[in-house]
Amino acid sequence: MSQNKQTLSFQAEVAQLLHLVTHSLYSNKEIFLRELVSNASDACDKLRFEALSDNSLYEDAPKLEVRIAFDKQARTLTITDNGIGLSQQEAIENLGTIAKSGTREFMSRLSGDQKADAQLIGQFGVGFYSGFIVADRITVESRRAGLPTDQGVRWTSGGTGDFEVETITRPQRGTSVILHLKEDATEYLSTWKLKSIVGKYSDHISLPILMRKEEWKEGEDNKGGEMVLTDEWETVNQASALWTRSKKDISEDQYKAFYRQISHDHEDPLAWSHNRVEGSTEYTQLLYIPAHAPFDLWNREKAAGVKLYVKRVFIMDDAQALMPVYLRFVRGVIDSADLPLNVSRELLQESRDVRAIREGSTKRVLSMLEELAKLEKDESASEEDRAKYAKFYAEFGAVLKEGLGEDFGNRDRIAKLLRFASTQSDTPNVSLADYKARMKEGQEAIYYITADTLAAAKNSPQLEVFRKKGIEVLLMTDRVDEWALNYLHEFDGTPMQSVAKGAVDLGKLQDETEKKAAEEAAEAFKPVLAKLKEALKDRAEDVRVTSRLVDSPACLVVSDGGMSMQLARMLKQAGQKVPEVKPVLEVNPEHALVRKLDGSVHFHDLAQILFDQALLAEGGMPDDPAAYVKRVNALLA
Ligand SMILES: Nc1ncnc2c1ncn2[C@@H]1O[C@H](COP(=O)(O)OP(=O)(O)OP(=O)(O)O)[C@@H](O)[C@H]1O
Repeated sequence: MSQNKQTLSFQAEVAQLLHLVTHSLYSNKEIFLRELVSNASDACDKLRFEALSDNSLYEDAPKLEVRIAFDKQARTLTITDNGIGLSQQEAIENLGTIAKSGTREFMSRLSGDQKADAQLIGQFGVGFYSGFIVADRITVESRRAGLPTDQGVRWTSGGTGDFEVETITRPQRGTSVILHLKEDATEYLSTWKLKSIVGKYSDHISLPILMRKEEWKEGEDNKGGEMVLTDEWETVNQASALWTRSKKDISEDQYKAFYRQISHDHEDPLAWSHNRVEGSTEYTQLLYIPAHAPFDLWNREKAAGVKLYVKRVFIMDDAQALMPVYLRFVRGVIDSADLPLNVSRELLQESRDVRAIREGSTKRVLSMLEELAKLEKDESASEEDRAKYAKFYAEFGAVLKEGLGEDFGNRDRIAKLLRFASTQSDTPNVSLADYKARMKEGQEAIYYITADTLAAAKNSPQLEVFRKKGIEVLLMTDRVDEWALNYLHEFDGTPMQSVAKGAVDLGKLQDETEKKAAEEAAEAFKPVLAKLKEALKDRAEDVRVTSRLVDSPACLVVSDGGMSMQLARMLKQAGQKVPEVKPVLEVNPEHALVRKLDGSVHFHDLAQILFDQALLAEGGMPDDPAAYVKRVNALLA
C-alpha cells in the first residue's frame, strides 16, 4: 500500500443518495453512461474555457475528446476524457460531497416510494454517483491540467460509507472513470450496447466520443468467429452541437433527445423554438418549455436553465442575465457570435448584446406560449396539443404571473396568457379576454377576489351581490396573485377591481330603484351606524352600509389601494413586519342580525360579534377568540 493513501468518509447526504441511486434507478440502469459522458464533456468545456486565458493548459493534446473502452476479462468499463481533470483536493471535495444548492431540500422531498423518487432523482441529476448502479467499485484516476505529472490522484470507493485517495503519476491530463461492473451488468461489456446508448443519449455532445473499432475474426478450425477489438478508434456520435445545425436536418427525436440531455428531464418538452437571429446582435437560440416543474421552481435564486455558449464554446450554465426570472423554467442554449469569450457574470449584466439577447429570447418564449394557448382553442389540433397549454399553466402559471411586476414592457402579452378560476369555472381556464367577452351589459370592471383557497374565495360574502346579479368574478388563489395584481390595473382598457377593496360600485349594473332603496336604507340606519362606529372604533377604520351583501350580515374590506387582509396575513406568517391595517366593516341593513342591533341591550356584544364573524368569514382570526366564544355563548344561553 502506498504511503500517501488516505481513507475518508462520504458526507452524510452522499451516503444517503448513493443508497437511493442504486435502489431507485435500477430500472433505468443505462443512464449511468449518459451521466459520465456528460461529466466528461463538461470537463472538456471547462478546460477550453480556462485555456482561453492560459493556452498552456492544453499541454500537448489540444484535441478534446472522450473515449469509452471495456475489458471483458477484467470486467471494467472506462470513460476517459482529456478535460480539466481533478486535483487531489478537488477529487475529495467533488466526489465526496454534494455541493449543489438545494440538496437538503431535495433529500427531504424523497418519499420512499421508488417510482416517485426515481423521477425526482432524475431531475436532480445524480451525476457521477450513478456509476454505482452498475459498478460495485469505481476507481477514478485524474490529473488536473497544468499540474505536474506526479500530482495525479487515484480515488476509489465501493460506494458505501467511505472512499480512498492517493497520489499517483499520470502522464496524460484529464480523468478516467473505471467502473468495476457488477455481476448483473455484463451487458455493458459490448460495443454494440454501448454504441446504442451513446446514440440514444449522447449523440449531441459536441465533442467526439471514441470507441475502439471491432472486427470480425474467423474462429480457428472452423469453430465460428467473433467480433474482436482492434487498436483503431472511431467516433461513435454525431459530435456537432445540435443548435448549430440547420433546422431541416434535425428530427423531432433529436430535438427531444437534446432536451433530455440538457435538462435531465424524463418527459418530453411541450414546445421548443430554434432560431438564428441576425442583425445588430447575432445569436442562435434553442429554447424549450418543459412539461413539468423542477422541485426547486420556487427558489427564485435558483439557477436559470439556459446555457450560454460563445461561438460554440461553452461559457456558463444558468446564465441568469439571459432570461428574466419569471421565465426561469425555460431550458435551452443560447450561442452568441458577439460576446467576448472571456465574458464574466458581472460583464453579462452590463452588456448591451446580452440585453438584446434577453429581450429577443423573452419575446420568443412569449410567442411559444401564445402558440400553445392558440392550440388550446384550435379544433383541428390533436387532443394532446390542445391539452398542452393547460398543462403548462398548471405547472408554471404562478411563475408567469411574477412577470406582471417584473417585465413592464411585456405586461400586456403576459396578461393575455393568464388563466383564472371564476364563479363560472372551478378550473383555472378563464382568460381575461374570455371574461371580457362575457361581461354584462353596463359592467365597467373586471371583478376579482383573492383568497387562500378556492373554497374561501367562492364562499366569500363579498361575492353575494355579484352572484345575485349573475356577474362573473375571477377567483384568485395563488400566493403571488395579490402581489401580481398590484401591477395589473387594467386589461384591454377595462379596469381590474377587487371586490374586497373599496366601496362597491356596481355603476350601471344597479338600477335606479335599487339605488334609491339602498340610499333610503342607509339614511334610516344612520343612528345605529354612529353607535356601531363608536363601539368598534379600536378595530374598524370605518363602518358603513353596503349593498354588496345579500345573505351575510357584514363583511370586511380594505380601502382601495390598501394592502388586503389576506396579503397582510401572509406576510405576517412569513415573519415580516406589516403595518397594522384597520379594515372597514360593511353591514347589510336588511339582515335580521343587523336589524336586531337597534335598541338591543346587548348592542356592544353584538357589534363585536358582527366584526369577529366578518373576520372569520374572510379567513382571519379574532384577536381574542376566547372572548368571541364567550360572547356568542352568552347570547345563545
Ligand atoms: N470527468 C470529470 N472530470 C473532472 N471533474 C469531474 C468529472 N466528473 C465529475 N467531476 C467533478 O465532480 C463533480 C460532481 O459530479 P456530479 O456528476 O456528481 O455532479 P455535477 O456534474 O456537478 O452535476 P450534474 O451531474 O447534475 O450536472 C463535478 O461538478 C465535477 O467538478
